[in-house]
Amino acid sequence: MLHRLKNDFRLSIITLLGASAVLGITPFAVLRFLQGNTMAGLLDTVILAGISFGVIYSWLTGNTRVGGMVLALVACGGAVSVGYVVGEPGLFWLYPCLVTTFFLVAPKIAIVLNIASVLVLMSFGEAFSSQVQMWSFASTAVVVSACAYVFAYRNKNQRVRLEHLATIDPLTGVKNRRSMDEALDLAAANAEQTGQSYALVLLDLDHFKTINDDYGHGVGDSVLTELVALIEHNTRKSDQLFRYGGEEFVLLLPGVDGVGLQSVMTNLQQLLRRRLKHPGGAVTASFGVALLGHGESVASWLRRADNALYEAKESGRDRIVYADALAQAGSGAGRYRNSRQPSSKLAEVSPAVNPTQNPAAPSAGSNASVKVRK
Ligand SMILES: Nc1nc2c(ncn2[C@@H]2O[C@H](COP(=O)(O)OP(=O)(O)OP(=O)(O)O)[C@@H](O)[C@H]2O)c(=O)[nH]1
Repeated sequence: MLHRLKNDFRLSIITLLGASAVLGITPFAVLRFLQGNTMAGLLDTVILAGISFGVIYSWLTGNTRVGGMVLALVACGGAVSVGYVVGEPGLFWLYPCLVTTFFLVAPKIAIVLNIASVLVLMSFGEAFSSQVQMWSFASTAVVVSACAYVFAYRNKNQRVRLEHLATIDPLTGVKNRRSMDEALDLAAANAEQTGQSYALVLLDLDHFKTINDDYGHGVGDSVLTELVALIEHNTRKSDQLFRYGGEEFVLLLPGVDGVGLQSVMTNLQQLLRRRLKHPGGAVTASFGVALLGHGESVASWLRRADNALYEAKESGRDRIVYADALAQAGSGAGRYRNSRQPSSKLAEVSPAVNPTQNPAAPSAGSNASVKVRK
């Protein structure tokens, strides 16, 4: 619960405003019933019910856009009705509503809601004791709305900037490790709920230090950005790439089965061999690949992919090692039951000789064989 409040700004605003509204309005509702003003008491009760509905709906569905809209409509509609029913003392309730609309709905909708609320109140002149009071109310409402707009706009801009800084790798523009942790948690939760399959690919460039040492960090940086561009242009929209650190990246692939995964990986390896260059020639990468096992933790999933990557490096680099016995799993149907392996047993698709070194050699994809390391 605290996690959701921390990570979802709109939900936290909805909850805060909902709680404040309930605490602020309830005593008035009780007082109005006690004073015999049943109409006003009922109105407050309806407002309380509407606000509670908006908060509960947002929590249950996670749809804070609709929840925020419900709250904004109930708050503005309620404040206008209270102004009409109670008269002058009820007018003050519109001010907090004029401010909070900017935090609950998009700015354009907030402006329309605010103008409509003030105009409706003004059109029922009975709420005001004089013309001067009515126009003073309208002017102050405009000032309050303008200030709230500027504050909410700046707040949103800063939030977006901060979020960008916290989640995006500045060199390559892909999501960073922090975002990856969240994405893997989400993937594991989704797999548990829906049975969706996920593959995790740990990719590490080979001998990257030599590129930096021989040609400088600028060239090393260009290789990293080129790598990201190549992968992003050649993977599906639903695939997600993260920079794990240094020259190591994570590719999260939803909805791939054993056979599909082998073909995706072979294509990726060949693409990099063909297209990823530094001034001295081709840049290759090593890959550790693991399918998410049924009920497996993210830590174990990552550890298995990491072990596979280690194995790929140890056995010569420029190769793909699978943590799961894909040939045996065959298709997605049996994967969860059959594919999870102890990390000490790695299924390895051995690479062909790198075509950039020996163009006559067969490609890795066409020659891929599966062997199990003890
Ligand atoms: N240009 C550049 N270099 C980086 C960046 N981040 C890390 N590095 C360098 O990446 C190199 C990684 O070196 P190693 O961990 O030895 O890996 P490697 O040379 O690729 O060797 P293997 O992975 O074993 O094939 C180090 O020299 C780091 O300084 C970066 O953002 N830009």
